Amino acid sequence: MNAHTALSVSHELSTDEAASMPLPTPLELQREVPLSAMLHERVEAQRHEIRDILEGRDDRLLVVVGPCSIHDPVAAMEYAQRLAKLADRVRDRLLLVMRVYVEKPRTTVGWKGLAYDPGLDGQSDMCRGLELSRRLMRDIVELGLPVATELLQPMIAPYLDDLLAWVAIGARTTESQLHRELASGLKSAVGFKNATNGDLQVALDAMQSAAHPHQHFAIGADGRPVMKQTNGNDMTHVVLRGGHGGPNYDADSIAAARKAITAGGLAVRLMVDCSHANARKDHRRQSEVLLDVLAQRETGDRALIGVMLESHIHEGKQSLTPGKLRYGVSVTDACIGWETTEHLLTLAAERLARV
Ligand SMILES: O=C[C@H](O)[C@H](O)COP(=O)(O)O
Ligand SMILES: C=C(OP(=O)(O)O)C(=O)O
Repeated sequence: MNAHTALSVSHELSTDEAASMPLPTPLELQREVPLSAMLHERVEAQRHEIRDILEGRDDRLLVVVGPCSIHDPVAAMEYAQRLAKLADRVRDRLLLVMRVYVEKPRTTVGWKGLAYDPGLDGQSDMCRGLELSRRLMRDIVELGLPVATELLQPMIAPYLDDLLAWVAIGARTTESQLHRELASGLKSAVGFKNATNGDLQVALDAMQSAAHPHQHFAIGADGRPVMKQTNGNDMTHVVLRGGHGGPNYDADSIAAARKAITAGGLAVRLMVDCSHANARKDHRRQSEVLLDVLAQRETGDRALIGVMLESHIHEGKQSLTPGKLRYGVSVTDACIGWETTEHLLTLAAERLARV
């Protein structure tokens, strides 16, 4: 891409500079991987659909589903093609949004995602990582699927945010002021996860903070640092992902969450992450969690606006051994496979059709 060319323009790195590499600006990347006016409108329409669910005008279940992380854009596109077909079949009862997670927060250290290290080899070709990430998201929007991602490094947001219909702020960053500022300037809905220790209050505080206008330090489209003025984002909600103390998707936990959210004067809208601590880190338990949430929805609980599933073409996970990677298998958290995903979402649509 141009930025690669720009990078390769002879640039005598001094010893001090040797540890850094210039990257394209957001505008340069957008020019390289443009979003047509038609696709821009499509993203707007996808955001509207999600808003309608959050605000109760649409009673479909929002389903954020897809791989834990993207490491192979080819497999991700195959997954997206399957998901797009399924989305059409279940569209009366479910709105499917694909997880296209190109950044991964790590408990300690580990591979940080496609945007950081697309070669999976520690070379950290971020220039290529950004391009692949944007291209993949654009291609998925072109297929007709809404795109969801976790925004982790605030600097990455302006490279991708025009493509996003839904954004997660993860369990490790919900308490961060930087991420709350970022969320307050996004046009997409934002789900704040409860903390890894299970604390829900940080997510409620995050919703309150993100609803406010902020002025914050940011990178402008042309790459210059800017003071960014945000409008505040009222399209936020909690994502219950369980914590160190155990799951938080059961009816008692949902009732406790509802009480806390109401006490905070916030709109009660809850998404349950069927994976992570809710599945006690066993991907096979995601079905159990989903079935429990469906049963709660069947009692008429409309505050449960959505679910999240970690799913890939093939079940499980694999270690990152270069040259030995199995196609369509997660390299981060274990995922359910495609057959299970299709079965669960078809079942969910059938059950919700009867509510
Ligand atoms: O969703 C993925 C992981 O749970 C999260 O990124 C932490 O991963 P780690 O504990 O393997 O570092
Ligand atoms: C990292 C993730 O989740 P959490 O922030 O809940 O750990 C994720 O959904 O990929």
